[in-house]
Amino acid sequence: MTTPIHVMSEIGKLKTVLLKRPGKEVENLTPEIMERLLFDDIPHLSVIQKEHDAFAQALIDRGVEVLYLEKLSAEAIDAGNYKEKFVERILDESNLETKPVREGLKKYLLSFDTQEMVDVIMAGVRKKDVTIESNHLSDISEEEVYPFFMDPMPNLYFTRDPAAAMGDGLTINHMAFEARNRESLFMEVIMDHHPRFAGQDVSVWRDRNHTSRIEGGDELILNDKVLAIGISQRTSAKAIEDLAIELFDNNSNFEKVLAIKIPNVRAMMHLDTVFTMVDYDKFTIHPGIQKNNGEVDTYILEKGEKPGTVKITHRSDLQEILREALDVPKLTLIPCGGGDAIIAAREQWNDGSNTLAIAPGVVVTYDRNYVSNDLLRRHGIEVIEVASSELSRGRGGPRCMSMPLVREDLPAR
Ligand SMILES: NC(=O)NCCC[C@H](N)C(=O)O
Repeated sequence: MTTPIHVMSEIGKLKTVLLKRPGKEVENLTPEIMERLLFDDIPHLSVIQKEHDAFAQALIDRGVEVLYLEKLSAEAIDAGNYKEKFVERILDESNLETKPVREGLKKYLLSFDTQEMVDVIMAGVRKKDVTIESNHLSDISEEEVYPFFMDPMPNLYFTRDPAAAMGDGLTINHMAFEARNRESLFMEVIMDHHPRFAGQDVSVWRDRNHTSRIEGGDELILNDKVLAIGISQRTSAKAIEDLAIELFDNNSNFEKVLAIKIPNVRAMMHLDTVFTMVDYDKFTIHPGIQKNNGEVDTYILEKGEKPGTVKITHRSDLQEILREALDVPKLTLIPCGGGDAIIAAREQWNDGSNTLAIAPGVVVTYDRNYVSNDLLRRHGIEVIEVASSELSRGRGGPRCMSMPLVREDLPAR
């Protein structure tokens, strides 16, 4: 039996992946809260579910085992007899103002069976649904001001970000924005209590109990020795250095971290929104991260002389850095939208650079990015397109919507 988590590359044949089917949480968005909850529009629920089911089916058709976050969470909570404790923990992180509200919510959540409870927590809890036993005006009068006691978590279908598989372990992430921070609690409970993972020697390289931020969209496994991690709106330089030290000092297989600096803007929130690996020697790239001569600031982190330290080298010739790291004769960067200023900006906004490799040279992409998709094909890549009218409204693509748990190792070349 292979280990429950095993990811030594971005492109090895995908065996098992974790998804989250969009649920009621995306319908609990309103114009007032959507920006804070990191959405630009309100998806049409039945259509986004249909598109997501087709995405899952495309993976299943290629022999991938698809697991669902919501189902594993409920199974883990039951297996660990952790229901009440889980409720306590999620309430601790939900900014509740008073004890009566907390007590009312606890009673409400525990009245559901475990799967329903998980779905309700993910969808968000409306004030009108909970009975609060209190005589304080502030507890019972807020309905008009703000409708939720617990915010919806519409970004959960981007399973890539709250945790990231890395070798035979993972990082469980402290997220950049409060809107997403509770998401990684589900991964923690799965790792601690789900029989598929608990007690199976899964290394948690970095847990969520940190103040510095890191998100899986920035964490790329180039091969079994080298990681690329974005210094971005979502991932701080400090978190990358701390993680590198954990990996180097704890006998992981990784020897080098390329910290790649990308602009701190929403359109390019994670490294994988501008850069993904599609084959042994090919990447997509959004030209917006390159300086005029194609340069990108990159810091190479390696084990330092003393434990707890790293050696850092600064370079900016990204193409050559990658070629050397992957030990290939030639490395190709395929520009999103063919590099045309308008097409690149439009297709990158709709995640044209965000491909999910399911084998070397085989990727899943959004159908709407037809210019980038054609270009990938012209570079010999097999492109499996999925419908994306509603999925793309959350500003994430196929890589963002999937957390690989097991990939086959690449054959020695
Ligand atoms: N890896 C990714 O780029 N994930 C997409 C996350 C989109 C989500 N609306 C967010 O802003 O966090």
